[in-house]
Amino acid sequence: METGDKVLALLGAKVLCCVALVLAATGVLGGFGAWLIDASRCRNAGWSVAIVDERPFGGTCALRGCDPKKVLRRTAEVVDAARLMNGHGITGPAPTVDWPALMAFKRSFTDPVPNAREKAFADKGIATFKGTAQFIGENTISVGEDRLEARYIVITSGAKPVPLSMPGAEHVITSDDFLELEALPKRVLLIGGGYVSFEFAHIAARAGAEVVMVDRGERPLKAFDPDLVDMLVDRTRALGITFRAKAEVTAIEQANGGLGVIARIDGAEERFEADLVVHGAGRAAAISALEPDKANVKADGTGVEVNEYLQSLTNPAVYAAGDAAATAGPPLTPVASLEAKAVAANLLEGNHATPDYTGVPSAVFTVPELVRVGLSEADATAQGLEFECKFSDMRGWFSVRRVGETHAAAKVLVEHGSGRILGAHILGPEASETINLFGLAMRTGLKAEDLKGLVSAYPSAGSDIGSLI
Ligand SMILES: Cc1cc2nc3c(=O)[nH]c(=O)nc-3n(C[C@H](O)[C@H](O)[C@H](O)COP(=O)(O)OP(=O)(O)OC[C@H]3O[C@@H](n4cnc5c(N)ncnc54)[C@H](O)[C@@H]3O)c2cc1C
Ligand SMILES: NC(=O)c1ccc[n+]([C@@H]2O[C@H](COP(=O)([O-])OP(=O)(O)OC[C@H]3O[C@@H](n4cnc5c(N)ncnc54)[C@H](O)[C@@H]3O)[C@@H](O)[C@H]2O)c1
Repeated sequence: METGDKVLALLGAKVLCCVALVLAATGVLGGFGAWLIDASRCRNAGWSVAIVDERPFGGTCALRGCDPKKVLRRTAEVVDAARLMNGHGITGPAPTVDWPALMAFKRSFTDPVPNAREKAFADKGIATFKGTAQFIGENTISVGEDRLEARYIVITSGAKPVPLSMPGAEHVITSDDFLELEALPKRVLLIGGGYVSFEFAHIAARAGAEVVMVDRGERPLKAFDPDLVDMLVDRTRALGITFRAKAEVTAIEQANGGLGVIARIDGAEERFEADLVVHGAGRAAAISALEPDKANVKADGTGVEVNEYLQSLTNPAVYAAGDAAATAGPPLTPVASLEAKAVAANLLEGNHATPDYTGVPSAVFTVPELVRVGLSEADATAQGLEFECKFSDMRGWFSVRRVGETHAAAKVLVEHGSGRILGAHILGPEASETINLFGLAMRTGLKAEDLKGLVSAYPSAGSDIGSLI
């Protein structure tokens, strides 16, 4: 690590017109992520660029989120597929999950990432700093002994689990810890009924754990279609998972070599026994460690307050993207990527680019998958739009029955008159692939009749699309 003085001299010597200092690496899109697009575009334009991260380079998605999670989920798919096909051509002992071997497989994806990212930065001439970044002025940050000054500072510091305040919260492990477990305990309780809890519950149950989910909301997965969520909850319960709604965890205590979890449900206290309690109760922007006040950057748990160009409202030298930016885009990898591209364009060419969130899909990687793109029925109604919502019970459809899936349905919203696709919602096998086509249609302005005319390989998930509209 270079000393502060050396670094300043180094950056100063290289500056051609301006310096972009990118705080923290976002890890997105399978190895060539937003951080790299963002930083590389500036670097290619002759700017001096530095990247700071307090954890190994790679970001949440590649190291502690999307990718390792989906590696683990593969076992759930295989176990589930064998169960669903039992009696339909599959016999013999059901496959079981070898958790340590699965973890080793997972590490074969995650372990190489930090070095590969560092090499990619070095190859581009981007300086890297390892440590916690803190603002010490409007254009200056410190990283340990180093002081970095820049014309622009881009905050892409992501999100972290919201702090839990109930007594015994110190016994709760995070999603990061879950994805590093060397052994899966017998009894797992997940706090929350969001993406993390549903995905981990589906993995843990197929790996043989007794799973309990406790969510304080009226219904879980609030961003998703309520009818399809109900079906997913039904399917989740059919796996043997206990799901409790309107249930708030109030205390966790050590008991009998395990953990006792106390929850308030319908005004009464209920107690669950678990070996492991996992945080799935939401994430908030990772901002406070940056000490944004010292740079006059207004920010809170939703992220840095930015204008449409993703520039801080209070410090024009600062931009933000991804989970750390308070934008209309949800905290998802494709959104981080879209926003980082807009920031790079604005730094290089002046403020003009705004992220277009149209048609950004989102998937809950349970088995089966729950997905959405565009407006919900409730949103479309609230906006006063006139539309048809076509509901399809897909349980008897070839693509669903072929794999033995018991729960599958879809809703597609099409505007009257214009034929514009307003939204699509699917529960079922390969739904995360099908939804991408709806997203593409929405982004490119294809109408319902265009999608209906899609000529797709048959039989495939895509060949269902014409019947969904
Ligand atoms: C378990 C899990 C599964 C997920 N699965 C999916 C999925 O399937 N699909 C999807 O679209 N999204 C998923 N997400 C969300 C997705 O990972 C995030 O939206 C995405 O990674 C955000 O990218 P980012 O660049 O904004 O931040 P991050 O990728 O979180 O990167 C932020 C980086 O900043 C660093 N940092 C923070 N503060 C500082 C500081 N002060 N100094 C130095 N460094 C700092 C952190 O160490 C981190 O490396 C998942 C998230 C989790 C937790
Ligand atoms: N597949 C994906 O794209 C994916 C996967 C994982 C995470 N993510 C991202 O990470 C973010 C965080 O995910 P998450 O699942 O942690 O949060 P979430 O916001 O999706 O869900 C949190 C849930 O926890 C409940 N809750 C909060 N406090 C509680 C308490 N004390 N007791 C009981 N329930 C409580 C809330 O009611 C809510 O339903 C998501 O918003 C998403 O953007 C995405």
